[in-house]
Amino acid sequence: MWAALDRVRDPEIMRPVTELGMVTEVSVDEAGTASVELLLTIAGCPAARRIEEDTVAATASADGVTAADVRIGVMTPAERRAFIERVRGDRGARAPQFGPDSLTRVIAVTSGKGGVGKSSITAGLAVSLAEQGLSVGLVDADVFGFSIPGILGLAADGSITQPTRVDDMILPPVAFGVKVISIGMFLGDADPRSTAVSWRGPMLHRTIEQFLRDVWFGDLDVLLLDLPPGTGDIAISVGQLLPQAEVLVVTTPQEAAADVAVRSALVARQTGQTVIGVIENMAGLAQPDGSVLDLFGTGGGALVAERLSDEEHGEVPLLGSVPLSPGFRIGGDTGEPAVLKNPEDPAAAELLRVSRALAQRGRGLAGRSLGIAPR
Ligand SMILES: Nc1ncnc2c1ncn2[C@@H]1O[C@H](COP(=O)(O)OP(=O)(O)OP(=O)(O)O)[C@@H](O)[C@H]1O
Repeated sequence: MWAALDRVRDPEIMRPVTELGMVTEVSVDEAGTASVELLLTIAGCPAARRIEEDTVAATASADGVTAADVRIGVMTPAERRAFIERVRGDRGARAPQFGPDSLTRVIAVTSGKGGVGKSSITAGLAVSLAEQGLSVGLVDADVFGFSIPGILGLAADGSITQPTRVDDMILPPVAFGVKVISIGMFLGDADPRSTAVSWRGPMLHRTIEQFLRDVWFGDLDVLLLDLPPGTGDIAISVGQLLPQAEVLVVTTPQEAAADVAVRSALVARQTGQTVIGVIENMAGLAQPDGSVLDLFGTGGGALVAERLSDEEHGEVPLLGSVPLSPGFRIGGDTGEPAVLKNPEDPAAAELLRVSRALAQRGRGLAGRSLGIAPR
C-alpha cells in the first residue's frame, strides 16, 4: 500500500504525499478493503482534487486491494507547521533561497526595448529546460507587462491561477513542469486584463524580495527571471538581490535596437551579474516560396553580442536566432507553448536548440562555500 501511495505526488510541491507526511492512516482488512486517510494543508487547495483522484487510483491499484475507502481531511495548525518544516528542510524558515552558495543557476532575461519577445523566449526556455528533466522555476518580474501566466496557460477567462498559501509559505502554480510566480498573481480580485501595476521602486523591491524568500521553489536546477524591458528599478533590485545571476539579452535583428539592448546588459554588469549570451528573436520569416522575409532586418543579435564582448568580460556569444513564426505566436496566445506542442515549428526548434546548449552548463563551484570545515 505504501509503495503504491509513494507514486502520488503533491502537484505543487512535486514530492510524494507519503514523504510529506500527508498520509496518516493506511490499513487493509481481510476482504481486501483498503482504508487510507490523507490530510491536505488547507481546505479547498487547488491541488486537492488531483491529489484525491490520484490517491484513490493508487489505493485501488495496490496488490490484493478489492475496494478503496479514501478519506481526505485537513491538517490542524500544528500538523501544518510540521508539514512546512518538512518541506523547507534544514533551510529553516524564511531564509533566502538563492543566496550566493545556492546550487541553483539563476538566469535573468532582459531586453532593451519592449515587445521583442522576451517573455515568449523566457517561457519557452523554461518549459524546454523542464522537459529535459531539470527542475525549473520562473519568476515573472515584468510588472508592467506580466504576460507569463497567459503564455503558460495559467490565465483562463481573465483570472490568473493563484498560488496556494500554507501559512507564510507560498506554493507557486506549476505549468508544464515549471513552478511559476508572477506579479499578476498578487492583484487580489482585480481583473488582470484591466489592472495596471503602478508601484514605486521600494514596493517593487519588496515584492521581488518576497518572491525569492516566501515563495517555496524547492531545490531548483534553474531559476529564470523575466525582467521588464529597459534599465529600471526591477533590474537594479534583481542585481542587488541576486548578484550571482547570469543574464541573457533578447533583441531583434534591427540594428537600431542594439544600443538600448546593450545598455540593459551594462546595467546588469554594473550590479555584478554575468552576461552569458544574446538571443536574437523575430528574425527572418520563411515564405511559402522558400524565400525569407527579413521584416526587422538582419545582424542585430550579432552586433549586440560583439559590442558586449571585450577583454575584461570575454566573448559573449549569440546563442541563437529565433525566426518570426505564426505558430510560435499562436502557442503563446493559447497558453500551449510551441516548444512542446509543435517542436518542429522553426522558432520552437531554434529555442529548443538554445535550451539544450544552456542545460549543459551547470553552475560551477568556483567561489562558493562548500559547507565543510577542516577538523
Ligand atoms: N518569434 C516570434 N514569432 C512570432 N511572434 C512572436 C515571436 N516572438 C514573440 N512573438 C509575439 O510578439 C508579441 C510580444 O512578445 P512578448 O510579450 O514575449 O514580448 P516582450 O518582449 O516580453 O514584451 P514586454 O517585455 O514589452 O512585455 C507576442 O504577441 C508574441 O506572441
